Amino acid sequence: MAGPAFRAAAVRVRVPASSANLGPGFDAFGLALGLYDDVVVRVAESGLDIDIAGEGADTLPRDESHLLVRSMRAAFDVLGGQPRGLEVVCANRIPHGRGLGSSSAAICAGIVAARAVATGGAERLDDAALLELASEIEGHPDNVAACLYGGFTLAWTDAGVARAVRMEPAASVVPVVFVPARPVLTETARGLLPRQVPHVDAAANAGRAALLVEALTRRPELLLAATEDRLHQEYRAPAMPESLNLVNRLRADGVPAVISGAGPTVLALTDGDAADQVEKIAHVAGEEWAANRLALDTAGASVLPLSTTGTAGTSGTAGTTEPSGPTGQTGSAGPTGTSQ
Ligand SMILES: Nc1ncnc2c1ncn2[C@@H]1O[C@H](COP(=O)(O)OP(=O)(O)O)[C@@H](O)[C@H]1O
Ligand SMILES: N[C@@H](CCOP(=O)(O)O)C(=O)O
Repeated sequence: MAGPAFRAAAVRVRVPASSANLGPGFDAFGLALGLYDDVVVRVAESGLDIDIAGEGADTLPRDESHLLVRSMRAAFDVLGGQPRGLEVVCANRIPHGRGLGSSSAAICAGIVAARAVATGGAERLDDAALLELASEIEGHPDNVAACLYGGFTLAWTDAGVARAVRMEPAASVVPVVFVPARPVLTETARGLLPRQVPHVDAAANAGRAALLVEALTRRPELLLAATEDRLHQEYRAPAMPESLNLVNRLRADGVPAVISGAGPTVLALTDGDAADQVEKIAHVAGEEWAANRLALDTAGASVLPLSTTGTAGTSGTAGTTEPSGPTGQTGSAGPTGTSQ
């Protein structure tokens, strides 16, 4: 097959933050959150030009080693050819190394943007292939599934190939995040996990993970029981003792709280009257923690009209904007269903 032609027009892609694991669903569950990175990509005559605002503006590389660019390159290889040049403008709001899926967001943004600038991109790189490629680059499928699909996702791998189903989280659930100032890289937090776990712990997690599907989609009153974990959170405590302490204090007070992804952010899932709940949670957390209420994202990665605005913030929730839905120039960019 001949390589793709490329559109001259720029494309804008918006990708949500995500919280993985949700307690018992290690490397499986993901929840898309209403906090977004935006990227505008244009195929150019030559070279690579990267502009970054917000998170990582002072630290991220501006060359081929940039994660989003590497992900675009991988997608272009699958699509059948590389463009001569690229201009990339990033507005980053998802904090890095906090357990809110920033690396997955960068990977998904790159792959979705590459598909959108290539003519016939959706046929050459379908939704299942998109998930597969994103998961391969990230190394685990939970965040990328939530980032691509939005909502509440359950991901798994079949003979090394990532698959996922998307579910609709109950609309009454409101995520509240506590984002520590200092990052813990996912690689570091994964390095703390044991190679083997007691059978009794694995069995306990299996039951709670199954319960979480019912709790998060239909019966949020079960969320406290359904978010109990024995497979990763305590093992990671040495890298994030204050976060574990907050999780334990919130849970002791009846609040379903977990370590978000590989941490150190703490995620609490409230139900019902959100304003009251957030106040209660913030009170239990104490003054040293800032409680940030987020929306649930249901759209997932989207190609948006170029006119979509939103300035990049510099902290966890600054600059948060609601997506206007998958109504971009090439239609919905991200997958909207299941990949099985
Ligand atoms: N928007 C981005 N653009 C480029 N690289 C990014 C971006 N977001 C994250 N990264 C890379 O991913 C790293 C963080 O990934 P990781 O440790 O998995 O934490 P997180 O929980 O935020 O995904 C950053 O240090 C950076 O190297
Ligand atoms: N299942 C992974 C999730 C990592 O999420 P991140 O947002 O911290 O990158 C893990 O627990 O390692």
